Amino acid sequence: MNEEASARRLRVLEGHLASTSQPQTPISRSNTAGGSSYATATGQPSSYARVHGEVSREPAVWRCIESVHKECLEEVKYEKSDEGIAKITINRPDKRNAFTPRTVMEMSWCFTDARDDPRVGVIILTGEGPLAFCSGGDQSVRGKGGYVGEDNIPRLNVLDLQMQIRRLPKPVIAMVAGYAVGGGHILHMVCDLTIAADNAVFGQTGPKVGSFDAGYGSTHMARLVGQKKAREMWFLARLYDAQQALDMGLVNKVVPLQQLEQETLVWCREIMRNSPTALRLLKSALNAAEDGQAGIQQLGGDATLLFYMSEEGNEGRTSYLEKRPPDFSKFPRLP
Ligand SMILES: CC(C)(COP(=O)(O)OP(=O)(O)OC[C@H]1O[C@@H](n2cnc3c(N)ncnc32)[C@H](O)[C@@H]1OP(=O)(O)O)[C@@H](O)C(=O)NCCC(=O)NCCSC(=O)CCC(=O)c1ccccc1C(=O)O
Repeated sequence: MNEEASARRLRVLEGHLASTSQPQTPISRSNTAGGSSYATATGQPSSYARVHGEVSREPAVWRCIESVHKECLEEVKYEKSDEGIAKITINRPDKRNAFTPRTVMEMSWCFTDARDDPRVGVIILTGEGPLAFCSGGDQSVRGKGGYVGEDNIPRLNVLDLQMQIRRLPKPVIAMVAGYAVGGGHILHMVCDLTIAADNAVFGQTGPKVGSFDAGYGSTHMARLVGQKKAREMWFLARLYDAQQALDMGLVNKVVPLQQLEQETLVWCREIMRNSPTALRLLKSALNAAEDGQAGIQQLGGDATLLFYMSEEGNEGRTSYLEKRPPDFSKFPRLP
């Protein structure tokens, strides 16, 4: 899309925001931009801030990865920075980044790569351009039993992607400019955090186009915004601006569009300073509280991982391989 057309679309989007906005409180400074993450009661830098300083607000140096798992990326852009940040961008701006089965597959390959790469600590999911994060399933390839790709198999494979993001043991941040609607809205909800531009528009459109998500799309939403609001969002299928989304607890922060990536990078860099194992266990625990037995399985897997890394765990394996009884007596039975 050329620049003039893009600017025209942005104006339309602004018009849309003006017409859909309910009365709203102004966005407070602390919610929009800047602000030290290390503020203290005295207003002085904390001891943590004195040791570590603020994280950089410089742009990331992105390295583009053209193919993953020997497959060329056609509908998704995948980038990594040497700081340990991966960025996955849905790259169908002319379709408002609607996803096809292929888009979903490509995202899944990238998420798998980012999960497996020990240098990656945090992943950004976003959409190309300022007009849309993602407008959901591409209705032009929707067949009778799902979305149909080149193999002619109808799929709802975005549900697998939602699970993959949920299960991924590293934080995933949705970076949202423009529309996050339909299945695109659900994708941002299953991310761990959402940073929104002030032009972002959120909502479910499913009931208008004969679709719904009775999984995370509705039940996790209710956990985020409450039962009444979730029913409103689904039953009326209205759109909400960024400030409304912030007020509802749908997003973590709203910033001017021009600062969206900078702010998201600051969040990523703060995360990158923290203990990866602590983050992993926290994500598992927060999931487990919602995900029943499947959540316990994830948390349980993390407990096993830690145990395998311990001397006590190793003693069990080594004694088996050495064909001797294990000596667990040296390990304390802590209260
Ligand atoms: C997003 C809009 C509000 C943007 O409006 P605007 O800026 O005016 O742009 P348009 O001119 O409308 O769009 C430009 C261009 O893009 C095409 N397009 C946009 N969105 C889609 C789409 N989702 N599918 C196909 N094509 C799309 C549009 O047709 C234009 O093309 P032209 O050739 O230029 O005409 C607005 O575009 C809009 O409302 N879009 C539709 C939003 C929508 O209803 N999405 C589908 C919701 S249902 C869904 O996502 C299901 C997903 C799923 O797979 C699923 C399955 C099972 C369980 C759960 C899920 C789940 O939801 O995850």
